[in-house]
Amino acid sequence: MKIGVLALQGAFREHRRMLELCGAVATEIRTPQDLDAVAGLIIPGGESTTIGKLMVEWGLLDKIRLRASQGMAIYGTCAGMILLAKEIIGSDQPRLGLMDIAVRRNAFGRQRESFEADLAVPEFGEDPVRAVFIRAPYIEKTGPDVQVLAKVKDKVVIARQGNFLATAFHPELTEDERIHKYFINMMQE
Ligand SMILES: NC(=O)CC[C@H](N)C(=O)O
Repeated sequence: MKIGVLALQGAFREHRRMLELCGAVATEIRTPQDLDAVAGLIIPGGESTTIGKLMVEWGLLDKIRLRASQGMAIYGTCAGMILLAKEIIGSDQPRLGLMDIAVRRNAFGRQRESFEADLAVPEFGEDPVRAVFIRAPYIEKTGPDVQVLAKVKDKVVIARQGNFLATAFHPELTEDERIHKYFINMMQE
């Protein structure tokens, strides 16, 4: 199974490495045609405004929406979570608008407020998930079809809606493969 990593800006190399450690075939996505060969797509962390603008310029926004409507699974981390949201609080920046969530950017603070936390995520097993938050957003509102998988300080930081998965933090910056494996399993469901 081939999984794409959107490679316009941000931490896409780290996601490629994690997918390969999980035994998946990872490929960098830069054009709409690149999307034809993949069963899933990871949208990495970075700057959501930059990634969104490049997605529009490169014709990727509409193609990703089309492939999502055909069943392609998508996982967004941090900026990727922001781009998946229907609502980005206080912003009209470009987005995919595929998940019924309202996201607040930089909600936990700026770079100097970046932090790590051990999350209890029953979906991923007994051991806590070491979550790395960098200028992180959080999910302020979720629609009825959205499953909340974990919270930090009572704010939603992992959510799933059908084929879409979003985390406010960066598992690709740790050695913990569970979330990437969970995403790979989503494609096999
Ligand atoms: N680590 C990240 O992806 C940061 C996201 C960035 N603060 C944004 O709002 O787009």
